[in-house]
Amino acid sequence: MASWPIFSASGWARYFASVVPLTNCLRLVIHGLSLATDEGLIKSVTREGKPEELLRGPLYYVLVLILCAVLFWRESPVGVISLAMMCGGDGIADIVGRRFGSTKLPYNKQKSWAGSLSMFVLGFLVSVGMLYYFSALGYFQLDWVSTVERVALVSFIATMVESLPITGMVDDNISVPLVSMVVASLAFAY
Ligand SMILES: C/C(=C\COP(=O)(O)O)CCC[C@H](C)CCC[C@H](C)CCCC(C)C
Ligand SMILES: Nc1ccn([C@@H]2O[C@H](COP(=O)(O)OP(=O)(O)O)[C@@H](O)[C@H]2O)c(=O)n1
Repeated sequence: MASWPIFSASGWARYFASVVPLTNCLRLVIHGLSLATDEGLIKSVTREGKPEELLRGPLYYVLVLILCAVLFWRESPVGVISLAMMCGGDGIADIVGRRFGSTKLPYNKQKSWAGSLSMFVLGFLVSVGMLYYFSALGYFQLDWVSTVERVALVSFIATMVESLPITGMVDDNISVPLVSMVVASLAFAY
């Protein structure tokens, strides 16, 4: 996402920017289906070392990258915020939650206050930081008081959804960006 500004103003730029995520998507599918073996990829990206794990969280992750690039690109804050919540927010929740998450949530003993709080804070900060980055390069003209309020709302709702005990039904690499897209689209609609 940070590299999006280096692409040209061409209508094809968003598709060209999707080549890297698409390449990784193909890698994940090929190795997830065990059509080829890449021990380094499996070791670095999976938890239990099973190739089929590549076809879940990691694959959803790169598919969301492609979707946000093609659907929202540099023209809407929605894509930027959705990726910030998935990559920054959900990413830090795992790291902080595993290490400091001794106090679990009352409604989900698999998740913790530390994980969720870190997701809200970093998701918010990465979203605002990336919006400022794109604004400074002239892609967005934002009223920052309302933008901070709207991003805080998106971050709060995405964090609440991520904390729900629904991991077995829907991967949070789908639910977090999807909820962020819907809430950000509504929040930035006017
Ligand atoms: C490890 C990943 C997701 C974990 O999912 P989960 O823990 O939430 O279940 C992401 C996997 C990433 C993929 C293998 C490679 C994606 C590369 C990306 C398209 C470009 C990244 C460039 C950056 C500078 C490294
Ligand atoms: N809100 C959260 C999210 C994750 N976590 C911790 O991080 C681990 C992985 O979280 P997760 O199942 O959402 O994994 P990801 O697919 O999001 O990386 C959980 O089992 C918790 O130990 C947490 O404590 N609080």
